[in-house]
Amino acid sequence: MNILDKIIFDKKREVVLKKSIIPVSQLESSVFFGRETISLSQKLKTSSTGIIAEHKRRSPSKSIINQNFTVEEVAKGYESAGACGISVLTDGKYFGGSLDDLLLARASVNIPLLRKEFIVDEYQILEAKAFGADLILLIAAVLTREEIKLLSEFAKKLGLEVLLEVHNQEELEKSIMPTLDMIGVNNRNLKTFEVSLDFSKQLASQIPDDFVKVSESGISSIEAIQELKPYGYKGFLIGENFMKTDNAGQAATEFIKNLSL
Ligand SMILES: O=P(O)(O)OC[C@@H](O)[C@@H](O)c1c[nH]c2ccccc12
Repeated sequence: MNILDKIIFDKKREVVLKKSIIPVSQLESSVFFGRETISLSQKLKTSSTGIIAEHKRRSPSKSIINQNFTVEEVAKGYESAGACGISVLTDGKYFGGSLDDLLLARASVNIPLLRKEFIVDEYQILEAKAFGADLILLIAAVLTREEIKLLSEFAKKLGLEVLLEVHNQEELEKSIMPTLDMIGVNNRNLKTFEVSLDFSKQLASQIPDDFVKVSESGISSIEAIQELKPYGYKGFLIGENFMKTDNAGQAATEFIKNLSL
């Protein structure tokens, strides 16, 4: 089993367990459930920088990145840096995140929040809404076309936007459908951890113009963004480059300032 298969195996068990402990009715009674969501895709369309900054304590590829921040300080730092949105990892076992991180981020900022999770079940989308997310991620590598259709329709009904993540042409071709808002090309292969911006460059022309294009992972310089922009990318998802510093908000502030020069 590769790492992605392991994560999905564990995730499916986790969801079964959670469903037996917290009923859907409880999620639906969250104060955030009726909240009007904020559109990340609209923000990206009009932004000149397009940064989506990620809260990420650790990862299977890098182990510990940073455990010294509180999610509130990181989220506030990213917001004041001028990020268009924040990605909050909620997977516990592999990324050291939690749904409480999402909740605390929601309580701290007013910009769009992505629940960064391995979504395999509608229940997790209800959780995303209940804990204050504005959009969800769906990963084409672990879902069939039918699953992407059902999950994205379910998210849209709840007012959540959908960022679909692909890594190659086959995943892109099987996934294109009108219920997606943004298509993200992951520069990191989640099975092998190989990282290259070439993945974004190669796939760009095949993403229809109706979707906002996002380039994800392995972005650590202004030059990388300048290289990607001509390919039509409007959003840039950056985690480690900010989180590995001793002040993620400050690192994002400097990055975004240099980008707008
Ligand atoms: O830390 P980086 O290399 O800037 O990457 C951020 C983000 O793209 C990455 O964390 C990510 C992209 N897709 C994912 C799916 C699940 C977990 C994590 C991810």
